Amino acid sequence: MSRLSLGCIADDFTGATDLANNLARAGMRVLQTIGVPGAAPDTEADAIVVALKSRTIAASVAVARSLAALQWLRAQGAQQIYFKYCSTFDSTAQGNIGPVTEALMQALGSDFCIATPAFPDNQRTVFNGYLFVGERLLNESGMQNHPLTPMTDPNLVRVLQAQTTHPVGLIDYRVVVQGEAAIRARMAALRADGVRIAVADAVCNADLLRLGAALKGMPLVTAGSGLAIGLPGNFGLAPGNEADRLPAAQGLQAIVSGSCSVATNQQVMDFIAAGKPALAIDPLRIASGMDMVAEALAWADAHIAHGPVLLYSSAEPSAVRAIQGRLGSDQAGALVEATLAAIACALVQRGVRQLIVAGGETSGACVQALGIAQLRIGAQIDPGVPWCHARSPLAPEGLHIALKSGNFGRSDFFRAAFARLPA
Ligand SMILES: Nc1ncnc2c1ncn2[C@@H]1O[C@H](COP(=O)(O)OP(=O)(O)OP(=O)(O)O)[C@@H](O)[C@H]1O
Ligand SMILES: O=C(O)[C@@H](O)C(=O)CO
Repeated sequence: MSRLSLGCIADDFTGATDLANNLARAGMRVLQTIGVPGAAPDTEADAIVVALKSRTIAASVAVARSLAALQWLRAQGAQQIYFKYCSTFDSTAQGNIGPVTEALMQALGSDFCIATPAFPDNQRTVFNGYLFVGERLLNESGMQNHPLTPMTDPNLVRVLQAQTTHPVGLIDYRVVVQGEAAIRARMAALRADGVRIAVADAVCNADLLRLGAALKGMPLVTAGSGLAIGLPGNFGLAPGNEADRLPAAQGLQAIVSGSCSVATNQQVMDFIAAGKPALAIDPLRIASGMDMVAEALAWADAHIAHGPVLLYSSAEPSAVRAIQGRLGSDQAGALVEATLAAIACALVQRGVRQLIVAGGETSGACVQALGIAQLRIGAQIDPGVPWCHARSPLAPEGLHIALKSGNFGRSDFFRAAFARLPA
């Protein structure tokens, strides 16, 4: 087997398919595993993405799981490690990003790495260390209302510095635009000054290509999925589409959405406005002991034969705040995730073979409940979201599944995505 170029550790499941999608589009053969596999993979790959659900858990647990993933990836011969986090830098105050980066650096014997969530294809840009979503600063983008990881500071140097003991610096756009040599010189100067992690500006794909070239040979890179376009060239691989040709779609269609992000809320509204069948799952009714799974399935049984059904807990920020005030944010999140995962499993048992899950934590809960161990990455639906194919004990012949990041996808995503599957 040829040597693995990139070993990737993603801190959530939607983020993992996002990264795998970008690597495949940039010319790498990619394998995505759910958690750390027990054995070596049986297919050749240039990159392996290990998907963890480590974004919102205690930092010490996130570190332990990431180190286990690192150990496995190194055993597969990975030449460079890529720690993938969210393009909106989602993390709790204690972070997983700072502590996991520190731990990976230590384990790899590395004293310097960069950090950039920039993903210009999805309007995430970093300028003078400030993260923009479209034309808005991160803290004005809707991410300030995230149920689990509210992002209230757009300055990434400050956000990261609060999560790590390592000094954090900046490689600004004036350096990045000059290219590889200038970036390398800036990294050397920062390192000499004692900086250990440098936030890197990137406002366009050309910046990410320049950064990628400058990162050749570094043991560790940390980034959103955007940087993926800049790395395959370092391993002699040219852009091309290495996405798998997935089997023809069959079976029933469903969408399960636990994301309360701005884009997902719009996608839910679009689906409802188009007259498609949608059922809201109320966290307070779950908490009161109602059997929401049975209720949801009885509803789904009446509609699912005619086309895709949507089951959603997605809600506007004021409603989410009210629920969290009653239940606590962690408990509300866990209750909703468990319910949506049980619904997803029951839908697959009823014959759903084309499933969209919206939200990273929600996807983690559903994919784990479905017992999926590995995903094949197919064609992109919208930037950052590919169709995938996976086997589950509940669907041994396999099912198509798309894990949609909360803020990704056009507003008609829930209606348009199914038509993108191979017939
Ligand atoms: N109505 C609700 N009230 C409170 N919490 C909710 C509600 N609906 C969903 N949640 C919880 O909010 C969290 C949403 O996080 P999730 O990662 O699934 O979506 P996201 O952050 O938009 O997606 P991504 O991580 O891909 O950007 C989950 O833990 C979910 O259970
Ligand atoms: O980077 C992103 O925005 C996504 O891949 C993600 O991680 C959402 O959870």
